Amino acid sequence: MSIVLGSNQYGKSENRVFRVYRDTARHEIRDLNVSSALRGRFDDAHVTGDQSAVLPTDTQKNTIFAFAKQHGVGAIEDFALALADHFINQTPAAEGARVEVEEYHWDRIQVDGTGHDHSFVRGGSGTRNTVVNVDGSGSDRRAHVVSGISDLTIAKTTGSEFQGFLTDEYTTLPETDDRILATALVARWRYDGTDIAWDKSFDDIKATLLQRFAEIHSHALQESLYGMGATVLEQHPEVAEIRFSAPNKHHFLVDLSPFGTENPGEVFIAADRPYGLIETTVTRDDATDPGSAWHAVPGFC
Ligand SMILES: O=c1[nH]c(=O)c2[nH]c(=O)[nH]c2[nH]1
Repeated sequence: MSIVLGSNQYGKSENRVFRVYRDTARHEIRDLNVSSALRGRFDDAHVTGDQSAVLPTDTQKNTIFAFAKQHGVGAIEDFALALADHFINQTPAAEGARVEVEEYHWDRIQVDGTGHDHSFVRGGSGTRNTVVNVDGSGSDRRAHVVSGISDLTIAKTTGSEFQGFLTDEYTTLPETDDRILATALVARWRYDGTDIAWDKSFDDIKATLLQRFAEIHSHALQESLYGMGATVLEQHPEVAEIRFSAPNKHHFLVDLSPFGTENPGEVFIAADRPYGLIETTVTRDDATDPGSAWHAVPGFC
């Protein structure tokens, strides 16, 4: 028997970068959570203890904060790609780099109907994110971008049914032609290429997901997700595939009959667990090879 080192990567996780643009009295802010990881020929760091090939995670952290000033923070995808390329170029042993960015959304505080110059309230629905994987450099460079949104909490109060399902001796669930459908959606989509108007693409895809969730008369969360994903792929040639992870946030009708009160679909108990977890991929039949695109993407390994 011999013991060998398996796959490994290392980096600095969850660097909380708060970038203020204060060129005028009307400040702008960007609030990010950035994680880096390098992979490659780092065997000695583990096996012999020789750290000469290792760019310390502390340096990775410093670089992330320095880039926020020196390069600025545009679309999170561009920020992540710049960091990944830098780490690979800086570290001869690195064969690949992964940079994940989450962006927290802030709105201006409204004062007398006007957005304040330098006061903000955390808001927005869902957290935008990206996971960039770059392999190699120069003419061998291959970059993969998976972007998405998490915690997009959505509900519809009708237009959802669940019936005709398989039954056995353990089945108790009644069939229903009218129920609440709710989820905290995680959607991640893989881009074909990197020459993309990231912000516009994100805004349009998010709008499409919400619109289709509302419009689709759902026979199951599975059908809603497939329909939402199919529309994204139809409308966005820059997207090769989209993956969903959707907890079915069950809302159970409360029995008010002991109190002599009818409850025709008006009062529900919003259960937090257990929950059905529906995970779905929608892809093109001619989609490009994903390469390392899904490497260490949370929830989608
Ligand atoms: O949309 C649903 N999909 C299921 O697979 C399922 N299973 C279940 O009990 N309720 C639901 N709802």
